[in-house]
Amino acid sequence: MSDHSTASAARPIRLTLLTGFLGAGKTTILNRLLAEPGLTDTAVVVNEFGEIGIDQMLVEAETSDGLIELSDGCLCCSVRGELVETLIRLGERGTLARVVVETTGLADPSPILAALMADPDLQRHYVLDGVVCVVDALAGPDNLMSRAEARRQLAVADRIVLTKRDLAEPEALSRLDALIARINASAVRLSSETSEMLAPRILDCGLARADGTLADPRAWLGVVSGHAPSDARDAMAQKPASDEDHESPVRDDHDPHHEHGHHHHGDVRSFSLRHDGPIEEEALASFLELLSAFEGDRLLRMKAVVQTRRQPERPLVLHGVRGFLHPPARLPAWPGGEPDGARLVLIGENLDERRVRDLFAAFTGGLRSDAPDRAAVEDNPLAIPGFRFGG
Ligand SMILES: Nc1nc2c(ncn2[C@@H]2O[C@H](COP(=O)(O)OP(=O)(O)OP(=O)(O)O)[C@@H](O)[C@H]2O)c(=O)[nH]1
Repeated sequence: MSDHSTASAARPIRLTLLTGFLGAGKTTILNRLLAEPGLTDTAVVVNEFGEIGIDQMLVEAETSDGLIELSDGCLCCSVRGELVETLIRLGERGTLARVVVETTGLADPSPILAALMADPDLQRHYVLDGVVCVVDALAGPDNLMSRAEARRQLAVADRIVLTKRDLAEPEALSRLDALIARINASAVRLSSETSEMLAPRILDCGLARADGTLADPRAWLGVVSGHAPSDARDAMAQKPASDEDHESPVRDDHDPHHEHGHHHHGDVRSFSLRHDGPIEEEALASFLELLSAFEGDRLLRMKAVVQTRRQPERPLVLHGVRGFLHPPARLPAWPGGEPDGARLVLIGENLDERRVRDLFAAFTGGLRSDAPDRAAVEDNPLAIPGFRFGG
C-alpha cells in the first residue's frame, strides 16, 4: 500500500465486501486483484474462522502492510466488535481510498452491510462500493441448494465471479446459471477465466465513483450493464413468482447460525418492481415504512431508483439492507435526460413477493382487482390480506 497523502480526507473510503462460500476462490481472486496496477491506498481486512494465519500467508507479501486480520470468529457475528473498530481505526488514518473486507466462507454478509448503514462512525468514513461474491462452479450448485449462507452471499452481490469453470461439467454450469438467475438476476456475472484485469470489472460498482461523481443508477440496479456475459438486461422484466417457481425450494440443511437467531430454511430469491411515471413522496415513504415493518427481517437487500412527483427531474436513490435504509440520495439528473419512473430490486429470504407487489400497487395506483387499495392500507395496514403484525 502506498502512503500517498493525495487521498482526500473528505472523500469517503470505498468499501468492497468480498464474499463467497468456503473454498470458492476468494483469496485467489484477492491476490489477483492486488497484483493488478492501480490498487493504491488500499487496505485488506481478512476474517479467519478458526484458521488464523492461513489466508494471511496466501495473500501476497507486498500487501502485508495493508492487511489486517480479524480472529474473533465469524465476521457476521462479531461485526459490531472487532470489524467495526478496525474499520473506524483505518478510516481515521485519513490516507486510504479503498478497503476490501474478505469474509469467511460461512459469513452472512447482510449484518455487515447493515452495520455499514446503521453505524454513524462507519458512515462518516465509508461508502459501500459493492459486494463481490465468488462462486465455485464445481461445488456452487450443491452449496446453493443446501447452505443458507451461500444463498445469502450470492443474494446481496453486485458482482458475481465464477471460479473453477475449468473443473465443472456443462450440466453443472447450466444448473448454476439457473440458480443464480433465481437468487440474484441483477448482479453482473463474470468468469475468473478472463484474461482481462479484474479490478475495473468488480471494483467501483457502487453509486459513488472514485472521482466523487455518481454512476449511472441503472447500471447500479443491474438494468443495464456493459460487463457481463449474462448480464441483467432482463432482470427488471422478470416474471412474478408462480407456484411453479416454488417447486424446488433451495433449502438450508446445515445453518450454523441457528443459535444466533438467524433465519434458516429460507428460499432466497430476487424480484423487481416497476412503475411508469413519478410516485408521490408520501406514498413512497408509506410503502417503505410498511415494507420495512412487515418484511424488513426477510429483506436481504433492496436497491431502487425512483422518480418522485415533487422533483421528477432528480432521481431518488434508495438502498436498504434488512430493516435499514441508507439515507436516500438525490441524483442531479436522469442519465441520458430521460426520466425512468420507479424501479426497485428486492432480494429476500422467504419474502412474500405477492404481498410486496400488492403493497407497492396500493401505493402507486396500480391496483389489481383483488388487492387492497391505498386508503384501506393507510387506515389499517393490517387489512392487507395475509399481513401479520411483526411479519
Ligand atoms: N481449478 C481451479 N482451481 C481454483 C480456481 N480458483 C481457485 N482455485 C483453487 O481453489 C482452492 C481454494 O481457493 P481459495 O482462493 O483459497 O478459496 P477461498 O474462498 O479463499 O477459501 P476459504 O478461505 O477456505 O473459504 C485453491 O486451491 C485454489 O488454487 C479456478 O478457477 N480453477
